[in-house]
Amino acid sequence: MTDGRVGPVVASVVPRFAGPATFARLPRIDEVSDVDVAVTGVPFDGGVSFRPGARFGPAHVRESSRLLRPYNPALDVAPFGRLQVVDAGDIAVNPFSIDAAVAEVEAGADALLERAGRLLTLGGDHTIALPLLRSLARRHGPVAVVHFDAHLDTWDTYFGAATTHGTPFRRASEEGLLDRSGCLHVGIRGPLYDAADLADDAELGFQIVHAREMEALGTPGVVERVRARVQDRPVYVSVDIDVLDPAFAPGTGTPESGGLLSRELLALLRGFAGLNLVGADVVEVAPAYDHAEITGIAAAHAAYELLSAMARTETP
Ligand SMILES: N=C(N)NCCCC(=O)O
Ligand SMILES: [Zn+2]
Ligand SMILES: [Zn+2]
Repeated sequence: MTDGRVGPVVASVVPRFAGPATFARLPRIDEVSDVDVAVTGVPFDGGVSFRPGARFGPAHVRESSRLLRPYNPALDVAPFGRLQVVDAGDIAVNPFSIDAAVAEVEAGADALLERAGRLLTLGGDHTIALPLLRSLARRHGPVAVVHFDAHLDTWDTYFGAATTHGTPFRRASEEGLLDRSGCLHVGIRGPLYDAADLADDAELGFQIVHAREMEALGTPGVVERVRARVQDRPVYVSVDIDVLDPAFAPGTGTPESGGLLSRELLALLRGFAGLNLVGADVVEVAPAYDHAEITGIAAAHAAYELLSAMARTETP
């Protein structure tokens, strides 16, 4: 307990490897009355274009989060002491219908936002960002999206399907869910279908920090680019774990060589403290391709830094 908040199970009393794996061993939503941030899972991978398996992502990230500790020295913040963070379990969605699943995610997010100020969602494939943005935009109006990914995810259709993990941000932009003057991608790399992909993407409201720019800009330079772009807009941060190099995140469905180090991703997320963070996700963890929880641990730490940035409201 810190200021009446219920924190994680104390690791010196109950060993980390014992008991159920809620995210960071936090309490379940039904165990507390006031909730600041709900961590929820969406075990859905019906929108993938290549390797399946992200439906098992939420359970894997929770299992990989057992070793997280309550104090974050890099931001000088104890996120679970400043905010009541809970594990809200999974939003159960239809595995046979993308449209039904997307509607269920939106309704599930709406229901959780009745109780929690903010959601941090564990995916699931990237399709789920669309219904999450629908739910958020209803509350906040169009949001600035900071999108970490190897991929643009602003493509139009796959096999005639408009709602897939390669298309959520095109749909969101078309629907007016995004503030087109405040969005950007970080970590983009790899071959595209056509040069026009980039022109379309810019038209939809995105600037790009390419993976190949990381070294020259450095993490402080990228944080500066992001902060200058989003300013004081409501910000949604979407982390596709394939933004990391496959060396740091092998367990994902569409891996691309030449990605970010986990150290870079965590530093960037920390740099968002003080922004108006209204929600976030960590998606595309596919445990069947993971080894030794490498990807799960990276995703758990990304989620922890996002929660820390939400908790530390002052600019670092
Ligand atoms: N959102 C992720 N992870 N991948 C999108 C890849 C789309 C494609 O197959 O071209
Ligand atoms: Zn993606
Ligand atoms: Zn991706």
